[in-house]
Order: sequence, then C-alpha cells, then structure tokens
Amino acid sequence: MSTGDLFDQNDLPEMIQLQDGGCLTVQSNFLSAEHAENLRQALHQELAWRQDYISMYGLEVKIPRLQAWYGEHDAQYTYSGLTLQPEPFPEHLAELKKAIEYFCQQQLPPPPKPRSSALTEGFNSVLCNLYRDEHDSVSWHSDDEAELGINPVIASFSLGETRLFQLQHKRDKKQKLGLQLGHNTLLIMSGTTQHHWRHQIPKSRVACAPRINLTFRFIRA
Ligand SMILES: O=C(O)CCC(=O)C(=O)O
Ligand SMILES: [Fe+2]
Repeated sequence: MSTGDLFDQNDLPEMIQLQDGGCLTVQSNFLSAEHAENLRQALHQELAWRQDYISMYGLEVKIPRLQAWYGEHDAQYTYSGLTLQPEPFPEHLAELKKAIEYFCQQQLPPPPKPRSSALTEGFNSVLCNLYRDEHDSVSWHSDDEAELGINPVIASFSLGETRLFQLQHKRDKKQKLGLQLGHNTLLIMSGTTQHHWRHQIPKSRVACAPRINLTFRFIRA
C-alpha cells in the first residue's frame, strides 16, 4: 500500500503553540475511516498486550492499562524501573510509522534552536497503550527520559474511544490545556513540550469503551 492510500486528506492539521516553545500539531481523520477501523480491530486483537508493573515505594504496582512495545533491536526503553525489550514492528505498525513520518516531514515547524531535535532518522520504536475502560489511565508525566534526547518529537495516534488528554506547565501550574483525543486522531508533540509540560490521561467518571494509543518515539542507543 502506498502512503497516499493511508491518508484522508480532507481535514487540515491544527497547530497549538504552548508557552515556552512547546508545540502541538493535531490531525483528525488521519487515516481513511475504513483503514482506521480495520487497524483498531487488528491492533486490539493481535498486539501482545501485557500487564506491566512498576515499583513504587518498594512495592510492585500494576499499571492501570495494558502495554506493548515494538521497535528496532537497539531501542530499549526504561521508565520507573521497568525496562521494555522491543519486539520487531508488525507490518501494519511499520506502515503507520511511515505515514506518520511523512506527515511530520510535511507539517512540523522547524525544531527550536540551538537545542534542536529534528526527526531526521524517523521513529525506531512505538509504545502501545490499551485503556480497557474508564478505570484505565496514565498519570502526570513527561516523555523526557534521557534516551529520547532533548526536545524529542513524539507522535501519538489514537484509535477507539475518545479520552481527555491534559497538559500542564511544570512551573506555572495554572497553565492547563485539555484535548479530546478521538478515534483516528494524530497528535504530534514537538519543540520544548516535554521539557516544560507534563501530560496525562485521567480516569473517567463516565463509562468508556477501549482506547488504543500508540506513541512513536526515537530512542538513542
Ligand atoms: O494515551 C495517550 O494519549 C498518552 C500516552 C502517553 O502519554 C505515553 O504513552 O507516554
Ligand atoms: Fe506520555
């Protein structure tokens, strides 16, 4: 399939400039409706979803969602004491990765100088999250692990249930932003977003169907 077949080019991306040089680019209807629905079903059924644990205060705690991790062999990822060993990219994720890289080349603003971090080599890993229902969540964090480098470009693609994605400035905590990330929405976080802002998917008070989120990253060896 060519990259062109994947796109639904009807909607224009929205750009949101954040305080202190963060940047969000949001593209709704990123894939054609049929492709997005097929992908949602395939990923839900076929990915190697697993329950991971993190250590908190010396205790092993279940993280409130299922995860899967794919990447090139040297793209190891560690957070909260948990090291994820990548499985090779399945075909459909490799195809999606290419489409997202193409979108980034076309649509992202130039990286901030002097601490620039452009997406020259593309992404080499993807962290997949499955939020089974309204009880699943990811708490406040930044994607700022050392292996991601300074000012990384993080591409987040959502399928399934719409969930609220919140951002908060780290220093100026009154600066908050909420985006409803719906099915087939691509969100790119770039510039200084990870340096100055944190983000979360809170638990919901209303019932939620499953949601899949894929965050494509470039991990330095
Ligand atoms: O599910 C989302 O939209 C965000 C996931 C996330 O922040 C992460 O995997 O680092
Ligand atoms: Fe994140």
